[in-house]
Amino acid sequence: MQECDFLVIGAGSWGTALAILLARNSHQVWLWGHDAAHTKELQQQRCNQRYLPEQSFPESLQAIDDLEAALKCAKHVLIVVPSGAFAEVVARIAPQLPEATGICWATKGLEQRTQQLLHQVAQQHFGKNKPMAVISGPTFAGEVAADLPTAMTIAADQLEYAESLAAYLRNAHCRVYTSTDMIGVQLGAAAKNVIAIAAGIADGMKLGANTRAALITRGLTEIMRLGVALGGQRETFMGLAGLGDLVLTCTDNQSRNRRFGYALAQGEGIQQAQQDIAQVVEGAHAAKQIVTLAQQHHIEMPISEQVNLVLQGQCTAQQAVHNLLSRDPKPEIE
Ligand SMILES: NC(=O)C1=CN([C@@H]2O[C@H](COP(=O)(O)OP(=O)(O)OC[C@H]3O[C@@H](n4cnc5c(N)ncnc54)[C@H](OP(=O)(O)O)[C@@H]3O)[C@@H](O)[C@H]2O)C=CC1
Ligand SMILES: O=C(CO)COP(=O)(O)O
Repeated sequence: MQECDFLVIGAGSWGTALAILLARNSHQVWLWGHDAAHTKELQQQRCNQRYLPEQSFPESLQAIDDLEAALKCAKHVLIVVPSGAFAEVVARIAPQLPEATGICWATKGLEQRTQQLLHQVAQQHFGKNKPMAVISGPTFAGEVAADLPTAMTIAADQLEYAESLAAYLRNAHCRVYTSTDMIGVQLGAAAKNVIAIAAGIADGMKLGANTRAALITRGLTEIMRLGVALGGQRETFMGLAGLGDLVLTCTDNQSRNRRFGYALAQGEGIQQAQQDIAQVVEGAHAAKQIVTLAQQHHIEMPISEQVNLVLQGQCTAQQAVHNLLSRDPKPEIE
């Protein structure tokens, strides 16, 4: 196998879009998916019919099925699987990953059993000295793959590593910022999915534009409260990986989380709504984890708490709205 710049693990919509972006930037890219039959199809059709049917693969993008061989010759590994599969993927690749290979991910979520941020999961396997980074921001896969103007953030403990990855992704359509706030960037990404479900529910109930704006603004406040308590920087939550992604997913129906909330408000059951969307809905898992984290840190997150109660079947959407509106009055800024 020849050396390649990136091995992308996860052949869903976002993994495929990032692989296409990197390959269009003339980098050598391998895309691996866990379903061997699907991977074969990708290579034969030179397109991901299941998740991103409109974009064909550039020549320098190859779908491959031999993960172990690919790990030995990739400069960077980019993980883009749902958060529920992240720990399993990291555990699988860690023993085989050469010392010099960098690792990054674009997964948005928390480790499902422990509520850890994903860099904590990665550090358990790779130690603290390995270069690691996370890609986030307001980035619908379809728009990135269509070369529509997009801005994103790459965060790494070592700014030089974030910079080196940003240079691979940047092009005339894609502006990439860097950050050293891995905690803030990851927490913002996981928590905004829960607020997007709330916005979807509110819009499904036809509660109006004022409600949506209130949910976004107060949602940001509670995300910030938890994020700062965990060690994130306040400014990060006002940036692309915070407010940017929150606004995107709360206001546009490309968001699976928003559509999921909308479907619940229309009376669909949780399982049916997930089945209809047929892609990962990260907020459906993150709600419980975020609320658990908030409780551990004694942080109030009223919107996320109500979303979690609705998802646990412990209250209806109507009761959740009532619960939020009947909270004790308080100053806006504490
Ligand atoms: N789509 C987007 O616009 C964006 C998504 N993200 C984030 O990226 C992550 C991936 O999302 P996305 O690509 O959209 O999801 P999709 O639902 O489009 O695809 C998920 C992919 O992951 C695969 N998968 C599931 N389990 C495993 C596993 N154990 N090992 C390897 N692959 C697995 C699925 O395979 P199969 O088809 O066989 O089930 C599928 O190919 C999520 O955390 C999401 O929040 C971030 C920014 C933008
Ligand atoms: O994170 C995303 C865009 O930045 C995608 O959001 P959804 O998972 O809600 O579709």
